[in-house]
Amino acid sequence: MTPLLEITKLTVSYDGTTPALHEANLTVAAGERVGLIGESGSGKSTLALAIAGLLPRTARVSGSIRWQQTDTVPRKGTDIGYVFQDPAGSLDPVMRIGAQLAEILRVLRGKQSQLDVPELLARVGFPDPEIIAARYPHQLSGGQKQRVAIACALAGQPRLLIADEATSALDTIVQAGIVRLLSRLTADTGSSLLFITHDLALASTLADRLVVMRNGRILEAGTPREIIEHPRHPYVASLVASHLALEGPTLLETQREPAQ
Ligand SMILES: Nc1ncnc2c1ncn2[C@@H]1O[C@H](COP(=O)(O)OP(=O)(O)OP(=O)(O)O)[C@@H](O)[C@H]1O
Repeated sequence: MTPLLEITKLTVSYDGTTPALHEANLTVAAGERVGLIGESGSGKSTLALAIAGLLPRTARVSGSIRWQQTDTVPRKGTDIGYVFQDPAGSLDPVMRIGAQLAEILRVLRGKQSQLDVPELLARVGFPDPEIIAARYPHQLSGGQKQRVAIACALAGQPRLLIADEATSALDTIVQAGIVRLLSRLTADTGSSLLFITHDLALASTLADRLVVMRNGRILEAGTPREIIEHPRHPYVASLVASHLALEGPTLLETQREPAQ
């Protein structure tokens, strides 16, 4: 498989001393869906922000990030689309949805986007794009806002979509709908997905490969089946055991189904 993103010994420190990310190695293949899991503070967002070039300027970074087998830095928008946990934070409260998307497309147009606003909204599952385009963010539900945030991230037709706890604030049914959407979109466009969550069961439903982090380090990586059935690291084994206790057969079922 062709590597899209190759991260080698990536270390990030916010305060110049303690690393929030310690010598992380990770490769994401073209079209691959990677689930990045770990407890709060384990360094998941730090890794994702480093990939997207969104770390604060004061952060100290060492190691390398290769994009499409070159030393070029991936560009946010056209190479990488980023969906945050709180969609309201990425939407302008006083601008209609259609106008916001049109503005993003206008900025990106010089750089290849062939999509238009209704098409983008239809792509993220809105049957009546014109109605949604005319609304303000506060007139949408949490799940609808997150779909719009995904549409914003897709506007530049990125090769990698990063969803950082993008479903954590949503209820289970809406969450499942967003996961199905991300799964379908990445399959349709052939783009890769980095899906960040602390929910092992959720990540197992859509990822080709799971990467488990703790205390700023990548502990283990493997297919959902490998991680769930044969965890090597004791922490990963305890994570699986606690999810199995909660989820029972669901977790075992989810990793038997190929990602839709
Ligand atoms: N801007 C920042 N300045 C200083 N420290 C930070 C900053 N962002 C994160 N950290 C610290 O870096 C460590 C890793 O945080 P990070 O947000 O990457 O974890 P996470 O796994 O994404 O957690 P969560 O699931 O809660 O979002 C934590 O100790 C956190 O306090």
